[in-house]
Amino acid sequence: ADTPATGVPAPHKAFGRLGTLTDLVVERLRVSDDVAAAKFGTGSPIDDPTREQQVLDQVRQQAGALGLDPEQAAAFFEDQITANKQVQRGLFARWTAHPGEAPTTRPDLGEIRTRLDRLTTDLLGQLKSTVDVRAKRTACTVQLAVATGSAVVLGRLDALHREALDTAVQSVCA
Ligand SMILES: O=C(O)C(=O)C[C@]1(C(=O)O)C=C[C@@H](O)C=C1
Repeated sequence: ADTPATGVPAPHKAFGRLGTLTDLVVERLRVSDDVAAAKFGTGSPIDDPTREQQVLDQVRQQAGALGLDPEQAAAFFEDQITANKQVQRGLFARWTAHPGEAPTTRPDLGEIRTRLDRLTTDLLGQLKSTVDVRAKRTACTVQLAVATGSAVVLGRLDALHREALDTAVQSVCA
């Protein structure tokens, strides 16, 4: 039940009851690097409000079908989008300052969005299966600290991705 439906095995296994959810959040942050690579130097803006609306529409629909509160699920995904843009902005700044670090191949944004859509489904499944632990404020806070702390170390997250992870998990226990 913990296996993401993406077919891509999670390379790192964050600890505790929120470990799988956190692994998926980190996976979505890593996909942000690919989004940035798809857009950098093309003139495509980081912000795409139309696409954001599509993501949130999918979230509300699937959340309702799972018996999750659609607005809470949407709030969680608004944080995922904010975190994604935080990574994109950081990478744009890095690549502008150090062109030698900029990606040399440009991934296809359409394919990346298909991956993001699959991650949406996987993340909603994890929101569903962690409802009980997330409802207990103290337990949730402890589990989230364990999960994010281990994810940072196991995934060797840099400062940019650590900060984005903080943004992305801020409503997990709310
Ligand atoms: O799909 C994109 O173009 C992205 O940049 C990804 C994403 C997201 O996190 O889903 C983030 C920012 C955009 O405003 C729209 C969506």
